[in-house]
Amino acid sequence: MPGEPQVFLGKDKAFTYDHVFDMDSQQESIYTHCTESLIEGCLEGYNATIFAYGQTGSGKTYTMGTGFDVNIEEDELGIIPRAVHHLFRGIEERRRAATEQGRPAPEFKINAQFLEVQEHTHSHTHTQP
Ligand SMILES: Nc1ncnc2c1ncn2[C@@H]1O[C@H](COP(=O)(O)OP(=O)(O)OP(=O)(O)O)[C@@H](O)[C@H]1O
Repeated sequence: MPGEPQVFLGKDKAFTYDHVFDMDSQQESIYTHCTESLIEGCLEGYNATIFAYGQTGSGKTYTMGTGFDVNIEEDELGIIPRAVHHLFRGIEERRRAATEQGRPAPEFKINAQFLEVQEHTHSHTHTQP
């Protein structure tokens, strides 16, 4: 649905989200629209969770990125390396600004996890209704 954060399935099933991106969307745009403000919140002391959900091959790993993508082009970097850079850049900026203004540099403590949840498919058949 152009201009609306909505996806149509068939003629009459509409789903509305905070954001919807079209096929040609770039990693940077997804980071800017969905994630940047969460990381800015972290720098103010708030918690944030970013969760990718979808069927196999739908692009979760590509969109999230990993910490190990050392050989990919900068515009292909996913959310995780962008978030890590953003966090540490944000901390450095805040410490430098404080020092320049003669205030003590603030201390930050980061606690971050990056994990993959996998469904375990059972091979036996359930017989109960
Ligand atoms: N937006 C995209 N642009 C270009 N290539 C993409 C994009 N999204 C996914 N791909 C490619 O499609 C393939 C499947 O994507 P990916 O591995 O990220 O899916 P996944 O949801 O993590 O799958 P699984 O659940 O099996 O781990 C990969 O080769 C990936 O590089």
